[in-house]
Amino acid sequence: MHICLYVYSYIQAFISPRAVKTICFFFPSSGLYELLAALPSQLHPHVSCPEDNTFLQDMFGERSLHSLVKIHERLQHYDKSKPVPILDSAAALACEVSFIDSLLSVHDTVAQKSYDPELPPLPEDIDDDEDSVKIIRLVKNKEPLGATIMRDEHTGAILVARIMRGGAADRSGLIHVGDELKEVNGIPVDDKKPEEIIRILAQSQGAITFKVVPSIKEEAPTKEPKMFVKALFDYDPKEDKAIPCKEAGLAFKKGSILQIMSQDDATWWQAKVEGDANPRAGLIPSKQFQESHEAEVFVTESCGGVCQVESGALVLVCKQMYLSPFFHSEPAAGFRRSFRLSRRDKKTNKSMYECKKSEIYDMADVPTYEEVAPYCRRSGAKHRLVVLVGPTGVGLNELKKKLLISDPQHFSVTIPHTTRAKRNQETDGVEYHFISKHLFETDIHNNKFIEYGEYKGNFYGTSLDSIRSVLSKNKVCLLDVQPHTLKHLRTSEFKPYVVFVKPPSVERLRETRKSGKMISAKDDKGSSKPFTEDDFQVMVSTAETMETQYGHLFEKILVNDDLSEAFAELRLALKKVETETQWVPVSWTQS
Ligand SMILES: Nc1ncnc2c1ncn2[C@@H]1O[C@H](COP(=O)(O)OP(=O)(O)OP(=O)(O)O)[C@@H](O)[C@H]1O
Repeated sequence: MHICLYVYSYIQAFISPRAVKTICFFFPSSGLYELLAALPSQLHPHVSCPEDNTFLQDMFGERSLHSLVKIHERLQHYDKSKPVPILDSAAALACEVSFIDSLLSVHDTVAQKSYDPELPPLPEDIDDDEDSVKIIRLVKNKEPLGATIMRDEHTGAILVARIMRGGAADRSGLIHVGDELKEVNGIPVDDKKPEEIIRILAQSQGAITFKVVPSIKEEAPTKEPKMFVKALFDYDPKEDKAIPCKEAGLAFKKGSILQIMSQDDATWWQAKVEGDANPRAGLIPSKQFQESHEAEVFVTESCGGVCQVESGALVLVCKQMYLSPFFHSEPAAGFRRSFRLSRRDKKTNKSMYECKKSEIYDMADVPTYEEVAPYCRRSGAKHRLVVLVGPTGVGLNELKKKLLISDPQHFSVTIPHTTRAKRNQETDGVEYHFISKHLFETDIHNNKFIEYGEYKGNFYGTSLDSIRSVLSKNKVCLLDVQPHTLKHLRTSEFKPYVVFVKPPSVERLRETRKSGKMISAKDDKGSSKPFTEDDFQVMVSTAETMETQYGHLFEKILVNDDLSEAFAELRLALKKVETETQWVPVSWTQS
């Protein structure tokens, strides 16, 4: 600005006040340059010396002068508008911007290049054979190194066995699988057990120096795999005797979404829990390993034969066989329009997918991992089928009823088929689809029913088409089935959202079900009777068995303690299913 004012006075000294006014007047216009260029010729008659003339020519033609005039004009403009300061205590801002201090100190550190670790001098006693030795120095913080070591059975060397994806060692890019560890902080490790080496590492503070002989085989840089799986079992590495390194294990719960980071090892995958900020992967059993492990457990358990008697029926409690003691069949009663195959009398109940009692362990059924992908229903697309499962009397019907009443335009149930005669007050296609026994049997043969049963010589069943019919009306179809039917409903077409309705404790059942009634299976008219202590016990133990057996298929577990709270929770969950993204089997998203 000083320069600007200085030059401006210089101009003023040379030209008349009128000419200055003219300059200022023309200043904003685009003809400024022309005007300045024309000035020397206008001044010519008043200038006698030719050097002065040349000087003026040069000066007025100078572009920087034009810019300076422009700056002056702007300054004058602000002078006229009398700017007021925004605040009169700007110094106070200094405390708010104290981070600038830190920023500047980081700047200085970078400028002075003082961030490089100080490496120790290379050992002088390295012999020629050891020319491939690598000295690595890592600064230890709270984060684990993310590498495992093992002793080579043949050579006895201590080798880096595994590098956990995203961990400190992986990010450093300095340590690789197969590298032979020679020293840690100057201590030779050849004669040490892996556990002793881990102890040395644990006790070290600050920087740790490793002397390694790099593996000959360089690992090809692998891209981060983008496979996500849903865990179908609980896993705690601390409880796992098979895991090669418990500390490197990743604990997870049934239903957790895991990102698989590496499948390089066929037995131990590396994974992290989806959304976890920690970049380091942990070890989890591979699908194949978990399946074979579970098969072994089955052999052991089935030999052990854990048996218990429940409600007069023999239940073999093990993961592979579920002899449901609660099959029963009854006609739809009261409010029920959806045919509910009940679970008390195993004589009559059938389903096209009913488990054969002789059916033992089916490998494909071992719940390990299921590949999943995010899914969000597009507006206008069919709704996901909402399936409720739970022990008899837990309140499935009550919850369905509440949903239907809350929004009859939005929620609906299937209309069952029956071979029994239509009663006077009934309308075909409203309470039931009334069909002949012959037609019913043909439909059974053609797998048209997801579940069916026979009661007092009449068939009752829920057809797949009755589900389709509700969904095609763009309504949410509410269905309750026996849990073993679930796996057959789990298709891309239905994309079922499975809610397990669970009873609260027996104490809470006693308190909350005082006026509740069980539908009697023995009574032809489906009459109801108050709950007994036995009903509560059976309800709770059945729920436990169901959860153990089918828990991996449940997307939501809803405890039906207080009815209105359970209903509100269900309503909210169903709202989210319609509007938010969920993880579903990957095959459901690839149509
Ligand atoms: N949270 C609750 N608090 C109190 N009573 C409840 C609750 N949930 C359900 N009930 C009552 O329990 C009884 C059984 O409920 P519901 O008929 O809905 O069970 P369900 O699961 O459909 O059983 P079923 O398989 O035998 O038909 C009903 O009288 C119902 O009103």
